[in-house]
Amino acid sequence: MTSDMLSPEEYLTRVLAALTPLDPVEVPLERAHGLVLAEDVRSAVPVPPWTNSAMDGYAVRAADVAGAHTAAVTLPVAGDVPAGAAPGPLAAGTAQRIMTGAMLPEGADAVVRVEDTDQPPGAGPLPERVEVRTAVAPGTNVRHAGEDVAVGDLVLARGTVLKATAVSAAAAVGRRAVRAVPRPRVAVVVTGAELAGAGRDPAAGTIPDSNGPLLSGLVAEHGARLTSVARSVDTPAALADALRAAAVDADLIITSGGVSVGAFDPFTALADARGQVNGPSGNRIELATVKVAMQPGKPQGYGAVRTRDGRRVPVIGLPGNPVSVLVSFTTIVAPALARLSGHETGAGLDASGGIGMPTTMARAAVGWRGPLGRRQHVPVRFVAPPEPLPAGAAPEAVWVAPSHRLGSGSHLVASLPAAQALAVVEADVDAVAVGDPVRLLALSAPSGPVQYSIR
Ligand SMILES: Nc1nc2c(c(=O)[nH]1)N[C@H]1C(S)=C(S)[C@@H](COP(=O)(O)OP(=O)(O)OC[C@H]3O[C@@H](n4cnc5c(N)ncnc54)[C@H](O)[C@@H]3O)O[C@H]1N2
Ligand code: MOO
Repeated sequence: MTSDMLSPEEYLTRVLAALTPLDPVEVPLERAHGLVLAEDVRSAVPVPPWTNSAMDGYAVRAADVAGAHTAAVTLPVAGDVPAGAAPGPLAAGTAQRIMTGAMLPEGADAVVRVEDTDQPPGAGPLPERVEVRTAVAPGTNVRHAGEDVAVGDLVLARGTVLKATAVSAAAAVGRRAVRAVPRPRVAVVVTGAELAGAGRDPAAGTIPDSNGPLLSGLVAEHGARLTSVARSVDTPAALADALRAAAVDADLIITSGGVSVGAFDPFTALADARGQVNGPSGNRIELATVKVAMQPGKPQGYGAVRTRDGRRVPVIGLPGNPVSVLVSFTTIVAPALARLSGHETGAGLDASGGIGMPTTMARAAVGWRGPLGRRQHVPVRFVAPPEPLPAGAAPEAVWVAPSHRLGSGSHLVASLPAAQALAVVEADVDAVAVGDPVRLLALSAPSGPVQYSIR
């Protein structure tokens, strides 16, 4: 690795060092999905809260129907217990019709399924009597109060990611709200004098902005809240204005483009200007550019905007090439968002390329070349095993091939949707042969829809 390049881990460490998790807030359960819990949640109530029926049928005393294993036992039906009702006690020698989840009457200790009686299943008037055709042991089809969790039990530990199951558990134990780390607010600024709005007829020299939609969607797919998307032309003053505007309602700003060594690269120019493009006092912009030993994604930028109200809003500047954006987002921005969101991110900082993420191993179904000295991330798709199978390779392995014949070319935007993962090739490997193991990084999964307008 040449000395002027940072390893991806060194760069990520630098980016993460400037970030702290956002302050926890009280969040109603309706808005808590996906957040990281900032408190232990203990059960305020037993779950289930009261003993109830696991089946649609008849609540009985088991002793009253003990004879049913030889001959059917007929009991008078003294009442109906639909879900939501609080039943009266069950008199000895009687049954009450009961529905799944409804409260077991005091005195009852078992439920006979409707299928095990003479009554037809489904809707119908309350019968006067029921013929029980199967004996039941005490406790049959009964769910006891507190058998899931008891009052005071730890249900969710601080640091838990509030997936659907966790929010559901919080609701079940009596919570309306939880303390959680809020969703980071993210502003996107794309730079480039060549960028035009969407449409089929861009003027000569211009291209449709595809990083705006890419970054906006990735922000949503990583559980953050998109606050604005802005396009800036290639002057440091225009970028400075866009960054100041973006910082107003953001916890993180992500930019694309202008971080390299071109004559008109605004991020680089703003970094080099070192404060010479200060806005009104107290609104400083501090940026730096670095080279990172990865391909794509070598030129990178980072820094911060100081807002007038004294907040320090971090900036992560990605290179403009669209594949570089996807790779840099996956390996650098995703862990940054994870840190802001309160996820544990320390442990994932290894040399695998799986920065803060689980990785899986696959085998290369075709060979390709890598750039020696930079960790390569190749968009790949899952394919059938090659024929013939390379010696020693198990056919049940996961096999991948680059999703485009030009491999990790950083400009291959329109073929990116074919990628199902990123294959990681370490910096000291200059060629991947058929059958070689490669590490896979997962791409984010779709989440709720994202909508925005350009400002
Ligand atoms: N002399 C050198 N030139 C370059 C080097 C180098 O080391 N020396 N590095 C190359 C690498 S690697 C990359 S990556 C790019 C990164 O450059 P920038 O971050 O300054 O990006 P731009 O020049 O602004 O754009 C690069 C490319 O991406 C297209 N682009 C930019 N924004 C968008 C957008 N919003 N939507 C769609 N496409 C976008 C832009 O048109 C360019 O084609 O520098 C290399 N050069
Ligand atoms: O490193 Mo650049 O990101 O290849 O295109």
